[in-house]
Amino acid sequence: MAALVFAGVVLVIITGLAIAAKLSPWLAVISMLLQLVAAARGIMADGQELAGHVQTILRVVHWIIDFFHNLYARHREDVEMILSEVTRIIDFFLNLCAAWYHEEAEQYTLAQVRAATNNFADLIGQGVSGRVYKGTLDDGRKVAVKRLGLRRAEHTFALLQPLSHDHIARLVGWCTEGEHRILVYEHIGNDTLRGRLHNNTSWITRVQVLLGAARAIEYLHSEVVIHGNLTSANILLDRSLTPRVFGFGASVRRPSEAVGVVQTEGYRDPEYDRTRRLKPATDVYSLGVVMLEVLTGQPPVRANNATLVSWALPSIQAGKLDDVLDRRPTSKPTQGQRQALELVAKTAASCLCRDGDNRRAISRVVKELEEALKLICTDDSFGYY
Ligand SMILES: Nc1ncnc2c1ncn2[C@@H]1O[C@H](COP(=O)(O)OP(=O)(O)OP(=O)(O)O)[C@@H](O)[C@H]1O
Repeated sequence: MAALVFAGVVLVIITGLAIAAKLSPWLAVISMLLQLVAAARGIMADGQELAGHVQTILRVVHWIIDFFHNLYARHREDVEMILSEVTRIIDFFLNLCAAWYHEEAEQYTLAQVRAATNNFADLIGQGVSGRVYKGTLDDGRKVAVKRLGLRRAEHTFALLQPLSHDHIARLVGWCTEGEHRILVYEHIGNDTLRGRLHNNTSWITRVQVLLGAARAIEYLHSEVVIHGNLTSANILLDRSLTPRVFGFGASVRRPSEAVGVVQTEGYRDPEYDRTRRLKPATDVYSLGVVMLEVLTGQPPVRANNATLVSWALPSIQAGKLDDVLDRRPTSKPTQGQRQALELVAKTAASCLCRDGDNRRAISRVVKELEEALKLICTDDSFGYY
């Protein structure tokens, strides 16, 4: 009997050990899972705390973004003006530094120009008188390199070399080697006023650009130079939307003999068409057309081949600016904007007289545009849409 009980106990122990041995991996797995669940619960508890912090931070960020978004929406033109003034001041000092170190246009060798343009690899434009390539000089300055025919290069170089103005593309150098005649300009972004008018550029920026272009023309005239072919495509805009007039292929020193300049369609001065003599009033006429483009957002020649002048001027002269005004910048100009735009329209109309002698003097155009800009800037009831 005792032996039977002993055998039974041994059997139970052996079976128990066998079952334990069989179950032990599972027990290990179960215990590991329980540990994981416990750890996950711990992490979740910590996670909840973390999520709470993240939520608070996101709420604050959201509130800050909302605040600035509302501020920007309500004071869009103020903000744009401040940003543009800040970049203008920075650009002024950058230009000052550039002028300090590189006072005069430098002469480059063809090898230097090839190195700067990676052997004329990056074509950025094709003008009437030659191709324009993007490049980088040894000192890191970005440049626009224009290859010209012999006569054209020497004419443009002689004309531009002594000129220096904030609103005129700066000539930084030239290269004359063998048949090669190359002018090197500072590179000024890629946008022109014409390109910019395709979007809803604000009125303040539009008037600022007009004022810059008018000041450039006033400066050219004071240096006895007539641009001869001012268009919205010949006004480049830099990063801060500061305008720089370029495209001097048609320019002359006054008083000019009859010249064979072909003005761009839509900008053609009727008096020049008759006399073939460029005079300061020719640039004033072209500036008048640019003003109409800025006011209406329309190209100088419309789809039906009618010129912008023949389409917009009658409405402006009849006091119906609204009939032709560009609707994109704001759906309804505020009072200050309206006064400013009326003034720009009046100035444009007086630049577009058929008889050159009756056109506004460029100095008066500049004053009126300054007045228009002041009206927009001091308008405290900015309305944005
Ligand atoms: N300084 C510059 N910075 C950036 N891009 C420029 C610059 N100069 C010219 N470009 C680009 O090259 C294109 C052609 O310029 P270009 O000066 O040849 O024009 P254009 O009006 O035909 O001149 P021109 O009447 O002197 O022949 C421009 O539309 C512009 O895209």
